[in-house]
Amino acid sequence: MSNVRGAITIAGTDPSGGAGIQADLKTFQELEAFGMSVITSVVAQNTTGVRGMEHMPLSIIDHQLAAVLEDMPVHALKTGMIATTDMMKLVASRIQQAGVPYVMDPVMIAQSGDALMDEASRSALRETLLPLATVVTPNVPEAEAITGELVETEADMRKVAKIIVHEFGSKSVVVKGGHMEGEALDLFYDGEDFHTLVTPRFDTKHTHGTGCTFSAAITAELAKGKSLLEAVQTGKRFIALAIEHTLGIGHGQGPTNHWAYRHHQHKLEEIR
Ligand SMILES: Nc1ncnc2c1ncn2[C@@H]1O[C@H](COP(=O)(O)OP(=O)(O)OP(=O)(O)O)[C@@H](O)[C@H]1O
Ligand SMILES: Cc1ncc(COP(=O)(O)O)c(N)n1
Repeated sequence: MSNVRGAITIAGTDPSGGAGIQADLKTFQELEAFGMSVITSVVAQNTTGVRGMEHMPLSIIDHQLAAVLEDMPVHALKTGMIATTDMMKLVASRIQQAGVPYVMDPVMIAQSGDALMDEASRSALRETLLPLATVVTPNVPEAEAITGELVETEADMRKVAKIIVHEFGSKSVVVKGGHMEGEALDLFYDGEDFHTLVTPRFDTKHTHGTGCTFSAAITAELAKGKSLLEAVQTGKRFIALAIEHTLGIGHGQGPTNHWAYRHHQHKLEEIR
């Protein structure tokens, strides 16, 4: 029996390599989970914004999912950009079939401001995929869109975390504070206890794909059998180092450095 641990990302693409499927596969590889992918939408984008997109037909999304699930060892999966309600329903039924830990990154809008999900599908996301999630990783605007609550303080983060778990049925949640002021503070809530994940805020505009990379790192760790808390802590370390050791490429908001964790793990004291 092989002891290879496999992870699937179900998401849209980023040909410039910083976000979406490409960021997820790089992250899986760095953390030594065997990476597999199901493409939901092809997005023509780079560090300056989105130029166009094509959603894949439902039939080919389903064929991709069936092909990997029937053949390959899958120990965890994640979703990123799932643009329409019909896609969400299809993906939800396959996730139920897979029966492995599921990390949901509720991607709605790219950092460039371009919409990656049609507006009508926001409530569908809450009803179809959210209740299946082992952990969901909203940023502040996404947490606001999911709950209808304003999020301005750490107390607000705690409030929406409780709503997301107890009212909408995700097993746990990380409310990401990347869009807030001060230290980069994320709040993990497992349905009973809160844990803060804190690093310094690095002064950089190169944060394209931070959410994708963070959730992919959590997925890889869950695929390897780590506990939820260990997985989110490693995810936070992975993304913090990837932001700190920026590559400085692209003409807009550049990608993070997916190999920084491999090179700089010894410098983790500042992460608590
Ligand atoms: N400047 C920064 N310095 C340190 N950590 C950061 C910074 N910006 C974001 N982070 C961290 O990166 C992770 C992703 O957070 P963020 O809130 O940016 O997600 P997101 O908005 O979904 O990402 P994306 O940019 O992909 O949309 C979180 O752990 C957050 O705290
Ligand atoms: C296919 C895809 N999925 C997710 C994001 C979000 O990443 P960001 O908000 O950093 O642009 C993206 N830009 N593209």
